[in-house]
Amino acid sequence: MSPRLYLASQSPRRHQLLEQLGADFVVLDVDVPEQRAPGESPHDYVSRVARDKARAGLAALAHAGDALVLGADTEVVLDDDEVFGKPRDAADAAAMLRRLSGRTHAVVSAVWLVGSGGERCEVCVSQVRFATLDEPAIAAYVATGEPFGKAGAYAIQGRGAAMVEHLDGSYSGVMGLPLFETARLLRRGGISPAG
Ligand SMILES: Cc1cn([C@H]2C[C@H](O)[C@@H](COP(=O)(O)OP(=O)(O)OP(=O)(O)O)O2)c(=O)[nH]c1=O
Repeated sequence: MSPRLYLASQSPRRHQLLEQLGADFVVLDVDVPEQRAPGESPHDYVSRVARDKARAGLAALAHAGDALVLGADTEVVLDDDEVFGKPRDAADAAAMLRRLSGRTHAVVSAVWLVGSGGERCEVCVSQVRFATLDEPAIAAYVATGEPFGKAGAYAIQGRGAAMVEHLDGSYSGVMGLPLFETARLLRRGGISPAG
């Protein structure tokens, strides 16, 4: 029998993406601070936060047994070092979109699978080229409300798709849960999501 699978995430996108793999899972509510430490690389930061979400989920289980917990984190990275998380407000969202306009940025998504028997991780990096956006376009997009709760203030799966000129990498990774890498993690953890 497969181990029980939990997803430590409140992101509706992550729930939907994990369902797409055909996995049976239970959602756990965790609250992990997302703050980059001084000198921490974007890659290490994203990976650490994803790991802490998964570990917090495992710690929240009364009887972990052979349970496995998935945790994920996604951030937008510009010029290798500037990290854009979820915007604080409309002005912050507009400022992020202005910076992304006409340029290529990276979207880094990390996934951890943790259990009492061990921990595994995958990190997926995608390159996204944005169209040039003028102020009315930025204001109109922010007014849709879509940027809120999304790293980098856009959603590739929503109206934000109109701003994405080119994607080199993983569509599901940009959306928050890289499915190829997640499926590989689950298989290695003894879970066959596709049945
Ligand atoms: C770039 C991009 C991000 N996102 C989302 C995915 C993530 O939900 C969010 C990044 O924030 P995260 O901190 O990775 O995740 P979260 O706070 O939404 O959920 P949880 O910590 O409970 O798992 O941005 C999109 O939905 N579409 C996109 O195109």
